Amino acid sequence: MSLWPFITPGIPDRLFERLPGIPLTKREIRVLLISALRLRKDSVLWDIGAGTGTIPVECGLLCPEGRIFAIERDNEVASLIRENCDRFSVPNVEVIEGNAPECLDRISVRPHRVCFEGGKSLKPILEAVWNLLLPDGRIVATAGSLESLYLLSEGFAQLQVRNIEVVQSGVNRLETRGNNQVLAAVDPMFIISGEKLS
Ligand SMILES: C[S@@+](CC[C@H](N)C(=O)[O-])C[C@H]1O[C@@H](n2cnc3c(N)ncnc32)[C@H](O)[C@@H]1O
Repeated sequence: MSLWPFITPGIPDRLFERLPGIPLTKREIRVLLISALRLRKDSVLWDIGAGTGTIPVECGLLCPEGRIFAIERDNEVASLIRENCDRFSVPNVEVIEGNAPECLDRISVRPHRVCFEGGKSLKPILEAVWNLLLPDGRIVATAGSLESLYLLSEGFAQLQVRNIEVVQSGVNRLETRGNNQVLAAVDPMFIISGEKLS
C-alpha cells in the first residue's frame, strides 16, 4: 500500500526523509499553500527552492496527469527530493538541479502554477517566473518575515498580479513537555497568491 493513499493533502512531516539543517514547509502551512495553488489534475507546477520536496510529493499525488518540476540548487538536497518521490511512489516529478532564475530556461514546459519561498533574491525569480507563467496561471509565495512579505507585495504590485490574497497562518500543535501537554506555535507564515489574467 502507498505511504499516503489518501486524496487529501497534509502528509505528516515525520513521514518525509530529512537532511539535517534542511527546512521543511510544515504540514499545516503546506495545506494552505496547496489550497492557494488551486491545482488541476493536469497542472504543470514549478516549485522553486523545493528543499525536502514536500510540495512536489503532495502536488505530484494530487495531479496524476500533471508534471511537477522541483527546482533546487543544492545537489545533496536535490537527491533528497528524488528519495522522497520514490518513498511516496510519485512518478511525475522532475528535479531540476540549478540556481533560479538562471536554470529556469532549462525547463521545456511553461508552468500553470508556480510556488516559491520569499527571500533576498526573490525579485529576479519573481520577474522571471511571471514572464513564463501561462495565462490564467497562479503564483503562490510564502514569507516568514515582514521584509519578505514587503518585497513580495511590492513585486506583485509592480507586475500587476491580479486577485492578490494574503493569508497569515496561526497554528499551534499539542506537544508533551515533561508531564504537561502544551500548545507549541508553528512559526507563522504569510502566504501571498495571485493570478495572471489572460
Ligand atoms: C525552505 S527550503 C524549502 C522547503 C520546502 N518547501 C520543503 O517543504 O521541503 C528552501 C530551499 O530552497 C533552495 N533555494 C534557495 N534559493 C534557491 C534558488 N535561487 N534556486 C534554487 N534553489 C534555491 C535551498 O537550497 C533550500 O533547499
